[in-house]
Amino acid sequence: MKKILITGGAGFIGSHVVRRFVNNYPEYQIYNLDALTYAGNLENIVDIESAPNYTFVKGDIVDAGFIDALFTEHQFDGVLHLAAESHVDRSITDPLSFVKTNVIGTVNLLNAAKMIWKDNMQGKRFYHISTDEVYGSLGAEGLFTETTAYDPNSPYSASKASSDHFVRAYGETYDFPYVLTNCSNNYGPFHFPEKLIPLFINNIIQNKPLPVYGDGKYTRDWLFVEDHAVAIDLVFHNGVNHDTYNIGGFNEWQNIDLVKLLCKIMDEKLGRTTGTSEKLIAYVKDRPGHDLRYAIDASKINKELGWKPSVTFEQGLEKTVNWYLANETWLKNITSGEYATYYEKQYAN
Ligand SMILES: Cc1cn([C@H]2C[C@H](O)[C@@H](COP(=O)(O)OP(=O)(O)O[C@H]3O[C@H](CO)[C@@H](O)[C@H](O)[C@H]3O)O2)c(=O)[nH]c1=O
Repeated sequence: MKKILITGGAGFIGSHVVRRFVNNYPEYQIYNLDALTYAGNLENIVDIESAPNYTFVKGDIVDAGFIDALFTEHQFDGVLHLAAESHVDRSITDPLSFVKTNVIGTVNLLNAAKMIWKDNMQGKRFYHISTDEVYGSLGAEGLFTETTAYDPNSPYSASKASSDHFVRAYGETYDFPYVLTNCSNNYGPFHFPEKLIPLFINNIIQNKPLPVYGDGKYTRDWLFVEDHAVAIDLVFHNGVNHDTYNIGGFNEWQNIDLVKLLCKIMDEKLGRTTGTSEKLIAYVKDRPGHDLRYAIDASKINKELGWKPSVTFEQGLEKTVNWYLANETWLKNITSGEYATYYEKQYAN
């Protein structure tokens, strides 16, 4: 039996990956390590919590002693590393926590894996799940490829770029077995309602303003989270050692167009007159250092591993909106306490 550690498995993307691995690979023993910070939520994986091949471990990747002991005890064969501070706006107000979790946390995991694998790296794999934001910002033309130079602009993307560099450096220096992926914007069920799509769904339900940063003409490439989980599964099992793959939806949207589409869908779902939700749009102060456009060339993973998105944006948004409307308790639980305070402060001006 293979022992696999998944970090950040109570978070958004992590929960979809944990579910997929627990359900599809009964022969693996899956350990989900999560610190349960504000964005980690065991409700996200309640459906698999009693599976015989699943164990939850609460702990922080920043604590090197704890991580070393965990690896020594369980002798993991593979690691899928998704634990991260992920919200760009938070990184602007608190960069250090991003350095701690994303950089130091990643190095702690690399060291622990290197320690237990040093005598035999055969069949071992460390998979770092990263972001397209490491490449910086595109103009109106062009796509990020695996050879695009890193040019991060936010404290968040700088921390992810740094962790990517550490993973590659361990590959070069210690012949450490790794794969790496850089993915575009995900959306779908269990997405924490601080990110654009779930925040706006929540605000529309509650008739609250929809804060569009700047002129709303920023562009993102959106991918349904379950398609990302399929890609992660493929790369973990079939990706080439020491290689990088870009993952994206070939699905670019300017924020304002996406927001208007979401408003239309929500009006229909909530039985409101067309145009009701759009009235909630409020143009607000721009995000400092806001990257204009991200767009991914995902042709390498398509050619080499046969992956492409299976869910269209229309289907994915429909599924997402339906999920949030059917899970209002989840939404209420998560939007109380610390989260509410953060947003009151954020939009106070
Ligand atoms: C939260 C929020 C966002 N925005 C804008 C900023 C961006 O142009 C776009 C999407 O914002 P966010 O949902 O925060 O996502 P973004 O900054 O693109 O980053 C996401 O996508 C990245 C991948 O590209 C991930 O690595 C990040 O972890 C993830 O947070 O919408 C608004 O206009 N208003 C908002 O209230």
